[in-house]
Amino acid sequence: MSTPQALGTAEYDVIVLGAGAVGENVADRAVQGGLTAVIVESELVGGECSYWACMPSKALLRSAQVLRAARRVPGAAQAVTGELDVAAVLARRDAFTNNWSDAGQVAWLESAGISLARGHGRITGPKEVTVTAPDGSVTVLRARHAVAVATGSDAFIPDIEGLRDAHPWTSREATSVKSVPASLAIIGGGVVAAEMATAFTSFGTAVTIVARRGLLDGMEPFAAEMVADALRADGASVLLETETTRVSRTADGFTLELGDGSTVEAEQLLVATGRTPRSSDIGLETIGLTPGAWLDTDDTLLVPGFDWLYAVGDVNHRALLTHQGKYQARAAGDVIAARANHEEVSDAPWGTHVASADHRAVPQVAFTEPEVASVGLTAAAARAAGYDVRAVDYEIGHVAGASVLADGYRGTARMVVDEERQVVLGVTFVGPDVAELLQTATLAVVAEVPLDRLWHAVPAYPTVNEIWLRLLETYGRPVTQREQMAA
Ligand SMILES: Cc1cc2nc3c(=O)[nH]c(=O)nc-3n(C[C@H](O)[C@H](O)[C@H](O)COP(=O)(O)OP(=O)(O)OC[C@H]3O[C@@H](n4cnc5c(N)ncnc54)[C@H](O)[C@@H]3O)c2cc1C
Ligand SMILES: NC(=O)c1ccc[n+]([C@@H]2O[C@H](COP(=O)([O-])OP(=O)(O)OC[C@H]3O[C@@H](n4cnc5c(N)ncnc54)[C@H](O)[C@@H]3O)[C@@H](O)[C@H]2O)c1
Repeated sequence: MSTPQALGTAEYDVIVLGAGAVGENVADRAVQGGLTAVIVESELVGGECSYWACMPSKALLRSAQVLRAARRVPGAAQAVTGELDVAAVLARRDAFTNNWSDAGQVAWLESAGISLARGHGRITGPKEVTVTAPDGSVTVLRARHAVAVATGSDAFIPDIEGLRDAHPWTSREATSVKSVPASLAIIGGGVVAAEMATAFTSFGTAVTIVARRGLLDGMEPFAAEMVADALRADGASVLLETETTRVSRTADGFTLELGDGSTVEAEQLLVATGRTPRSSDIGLETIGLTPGAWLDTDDTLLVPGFDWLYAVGDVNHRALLTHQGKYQARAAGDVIAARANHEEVSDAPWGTHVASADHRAVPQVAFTEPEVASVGLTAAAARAAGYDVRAVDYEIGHVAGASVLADGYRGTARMVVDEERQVVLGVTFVGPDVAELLQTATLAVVAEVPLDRLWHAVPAYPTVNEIWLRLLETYGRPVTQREQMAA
């Protein structure tokens, strides 16, 4: 280790460790609440989502989605006779990541009045973070009020023989790919695996998914079936309930040995088996916490046992999604300011300073073919949670708006209802272009709009939103409270 070159000190109201989308929002809200804030970043300001996750992966997926949409509509289909221009897709992805430059985000930090300390930060005591800059200089930062850990997560590499030594791709290499491989094996069956399989299949790569359980576990089962069917129809091989027992590197790429004794050969290998917290080297041991662990929090994102330590975003493992992390960040930044300013804290469920939606109302879109857009509880999760559940399904292709959108539209929607209160607990849409339907479902779940009132939210004709009308009609018109009282 190099000798520290200089030792500076600085004091701020709030120190945010990690300048991903989440850390940026914690700092921004704290500054808007009248506090001073410094953010510590060892890589690129903007974090995983901007450079190696959400944005580049969606850029890799979008062009093929547009092409598929055009091919489903006669008139347009005849106009698109060429193949996907993969080089142009990669160039568009590069533009989305600003060629992995964070200059724009640094300018935003400045405009928002947030100080930036470049370097690796470690907690070195209560309300203290020591930053080692790339040039070896050391600065000790002290916080008057709070330290917020927003260090995110890394790809988890499972303990499969030979895997680590084979140096497989993680999501970082897959999303920043410069030239596409002829064949790609993917270990894992989650959202990263499904999205990257969709993208690389569209590039002409021969993809093999090896998932030790199902595809998209945790979502409604029909979503996994439709995505697996579409991948197979596009030429991918989808092996479910299949263990990978050993991985080795060959002259041409990789060999995967599977639980049934068969093998898979591929030029490249992507491991997409979940995430591990970036908390092993941030000084947690100096304050009595366990390095490498996810950081538990209460609903104000405060770590139990501390009145100054917050954990926000992926690192707290509440919901590993950018939008949920930013939602937590707004609550955390605001509550840090409220506590510092001795203002009232609103920490009852659904209050200003809590991230209540993390528990039962998380929206997510898997940008696969077909897309999977879901919010709240699946039927199985709702039953497991003890609700009296009725699940209502409807084919989206039977809705007039969907038939206009694409010939032969195939999609399914499920609404999960709490029969006791007659409110929506969860919704899943699977089909082309369903992502933009999701916010209506999120509103219904979060606001707990009674079904008899939802009947009055009339979807415009002919849009795919008419799926709501069909789901409600299939459920049957509930008796309104007023009618119940009159009876
Ligand atoms: C391939 C892929 C696609 C995804 N797509 C989506 C999507 O479409 N939609 C969605 O909502 N979510 C998506 N996600 C999840 C999303 O990327 C994460 O939930 C999100 O990036 C978490 O943000 P964060 O700020 O908590 O962490 P990060 O974005 O990881 O930011 C943490 C920052 O902290 C810095 N840091 C860590 N330790 C230190 C330290 N000791 N000192 C200084 N700096 C430090 C890191 O360098 C990093 O910049 C995707 C994830 C993957 C892997
Ligand atoms: N569009 C989106 O919103 C989006 C896109 C990509 C990623 N993400 C988020 O990023 C996070 C990471 O995604 P992910 O797909 O890596 O994780 P995931 O948790 O969604 O899926 C992990 C997969 O790895 C498998 N797995 C776990 N341990 C394994 C082992 N030891 N051996 C073999 N297989 C194993 C699991 O069975 C599962 O199929 C998720 O939380 C996800 O929500 C979101």
